[in-house]
Amino acid sequence: MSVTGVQGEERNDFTKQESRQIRARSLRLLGSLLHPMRGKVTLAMLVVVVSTAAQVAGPALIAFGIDNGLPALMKQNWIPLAATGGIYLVTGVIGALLIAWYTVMSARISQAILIDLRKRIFLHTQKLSLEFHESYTSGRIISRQTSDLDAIRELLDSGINQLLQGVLYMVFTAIALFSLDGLSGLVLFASLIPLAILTRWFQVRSQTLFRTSRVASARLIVHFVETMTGIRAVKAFRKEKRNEKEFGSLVEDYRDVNGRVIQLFGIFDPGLVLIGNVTVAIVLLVGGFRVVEGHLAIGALLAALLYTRRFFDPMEEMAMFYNSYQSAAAALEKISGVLEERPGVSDPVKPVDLWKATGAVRFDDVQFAYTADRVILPHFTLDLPAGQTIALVGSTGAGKSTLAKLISRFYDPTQGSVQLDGVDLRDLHPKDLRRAIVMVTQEAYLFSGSVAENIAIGKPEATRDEIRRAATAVGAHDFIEGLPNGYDTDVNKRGGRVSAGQRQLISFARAFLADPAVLILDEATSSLDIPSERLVQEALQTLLADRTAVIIAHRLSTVAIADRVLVMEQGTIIEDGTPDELISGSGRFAQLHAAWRDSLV
Ligand SMILES: Nc1ncnc2c1ncn2[C@@H]1O[C@H](COP(=O)(O)OP(=O)(O)OP(=O)(O)O)[C@@H](O)[C@H]1O
Repeated sequence: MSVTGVQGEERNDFTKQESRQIRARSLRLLGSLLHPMRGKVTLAMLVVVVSTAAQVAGPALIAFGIDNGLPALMKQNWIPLAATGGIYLVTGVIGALLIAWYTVMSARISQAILIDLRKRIFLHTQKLSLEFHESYTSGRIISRQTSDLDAIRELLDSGINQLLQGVLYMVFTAIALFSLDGLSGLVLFASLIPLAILTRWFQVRSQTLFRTSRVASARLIVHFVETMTGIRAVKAFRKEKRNEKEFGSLVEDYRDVNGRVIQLFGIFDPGLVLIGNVTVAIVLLVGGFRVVEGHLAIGALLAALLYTRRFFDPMEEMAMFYNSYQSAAAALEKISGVLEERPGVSDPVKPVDLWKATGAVRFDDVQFAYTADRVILPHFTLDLPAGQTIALVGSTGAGKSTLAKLISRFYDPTQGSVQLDGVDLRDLHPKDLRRAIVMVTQEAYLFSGSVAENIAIGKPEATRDEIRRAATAVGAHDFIEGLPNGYDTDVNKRGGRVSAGQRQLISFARAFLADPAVLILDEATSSLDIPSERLVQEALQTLLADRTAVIIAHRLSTVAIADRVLVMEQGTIIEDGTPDELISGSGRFAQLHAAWRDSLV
C-alpha cells in the first residue's frame, strides 16, 4: 500500500517529498481527466478571453461616446455617437452570446469529467482486493463518491469560471485603465499594496479555517454513517443518548468553525470595499483636478472611475474560489490516492487454465502476515484432499478466517504457496479460481433484487428450473414459494424481508447452484433460532456432498458432519483427526466437546 494513499489521507504531517508525490499524483489525475477534452477546454478558454474583452470594452466605448460623440452631435453630426452606441450594442450581444455558449459548454465539460471520475472510482474500488477494503472504512469510501466528487463539481462548475473570468477581468481592466489614463492606472497600481496585504492575511487565516471546517463537516458525515451502519448495536446497547451527545458536540464544532469563517469574511469583505472606495475617491479627486485643468476629458474620467470600481468586483468571488479550490484539491488528493492504489492480489500474467478442478487444496510452507510487524501463519503446511469435509475449530483470533481468505485468494501468502490441484492460486486464471472456490460468509449478504437473482449470482445463465432445483436441494424452496411473489420477491422490499436463517438458505442455494469444487463456509453463530438451525444443518449435508468443504465451525454440532477436524491455535494446527478420534482423545478438542455436551444437559 502506498505511503500517501489509504493510510496517508488522515495524516497531516507529510514530508516535503511526500507532499510533492501527492501533488504530482493529483496533477496526473487532473491531466488524465482533462486530456480527452483538451480541444473543448481550449476553445472554452478562448471564448472566455473574447467575452471578457467584450465586457471590458464597455467603459472605453462610453468614454469615446461622451468625449467624441457628444461634441460631434453638437455640430449636427450624429454618426460618431450612433456608431459608438451600435458598437456598444454589438459587443454587448456578442459578449452575452459567448457567455451563454460558454456556460453550456463548461457545464458539459464538467459533467463529462465528473462522470468519468465517478466511473473510475467505482470500477477501481470494486477491483481492489480485500486488503484494501478491510483497512478503508465504508464511510471513507462513500465520501470519495459523494462529498469529494461534490467538491470537485463545485470547483468545475463555478470556481474555475470565477477564477478565469475574474483574473482576465482584472488584467484587462487594468490594461484598459492604463491605456486610457496612465495616472489613474498608477493610483490603481498603488492600491494593489493594501490589497495584497489584505488578501495575504485572508489567505493565511482562511487556509486553516477552511480546512478545519472541512474536517468538522467530514466528522459529522462519518459519525452519521457509522451510526447508521451500526444501528443494531446502537439500539441493542442503548447508545442513542450518547450518540446524540457526540453528534451534538460535532455539530457545535462545525458551527464554531463556520462562525469563525463568517467573521473572517466580515473583515475581508468590508476591507475590500474600503480599499475600492478609497481608490475610486483618489481617482476622482486626481482626475477631477485634471479635467478642470483640461488635461483629461470628462468621458475618460467617467470610464476611469468605472474601471477602478469594477476592478475590485471579482475579488470577493475569487476569495470564495480559494475555498472551493482548497476543498477540491483535498478531494482530488484523496481520490487520486485511491485510484493509484494497486490491488494486493494481482491477476497472473500467464494464467493456467483449470477447467474442472477436483478440489485438492495444499498449503505449502505458507507464511502470512497482514502487517509487517505481526506474523499470523508462521510456517503452515496442510493438505486438504479432494472431496473431504473439514471442520476448522479454534479460539477466536486463531487464524481460521485467515486460512479461508487465503484459500479464496482474497490475500496472497507472504511466503510459500496455496495450491488448487497442484496449481499455485497466483497462477490460476481468475475465472477458474472463482468457479472452483466459493466462500459463503456469515453475513449471507443479499443484493437488492429478487430471490431468484440472488440465487443465480454464482451462475447468471442459470434457468429458472436450475434455480428452483438448487433451492429445493438446500430446503429453501418451500419458504421461497411462501413469499409474496415467490422467486420474484424483492428481498429488500417490505414483505420480501427474510429471516437470518432464510437468508442463509438462499446463500446456500446460491453456492449449490455455483457448484464449486471447494466450498468454504464461515458458519453463522447465534443469529439462528432452533428450527432455523435444524433447517440449515440439513441443508449443509446436501451442500457439502461431493466437494471439498472447509467449515469454520462455531457450533460443535456441525463438527459431526465433518470427515476431519482441524484444531487451530495461534496460526498452527494443534490437532488433526476424525471427530471420533479427537473426541475420544484427551486434547483440546475433547475438552471443548465435553464442555459443550455438558452445556446441553
Ligand atoms: N485485515 C486484518 N488486518 C490485520 N490483522 C488482521 C486482519 N484480519 C485478522 N487479523 C488478525 O489476524 C489474526 C487471526 O484472525 P482471524 O480472523 O483469522 O481469526 P479467527 O480464528 O477467524 O477468529 P474468529 O473465530 O474470532 O473469527 C487475529 O489476531 C486478527 O487480529
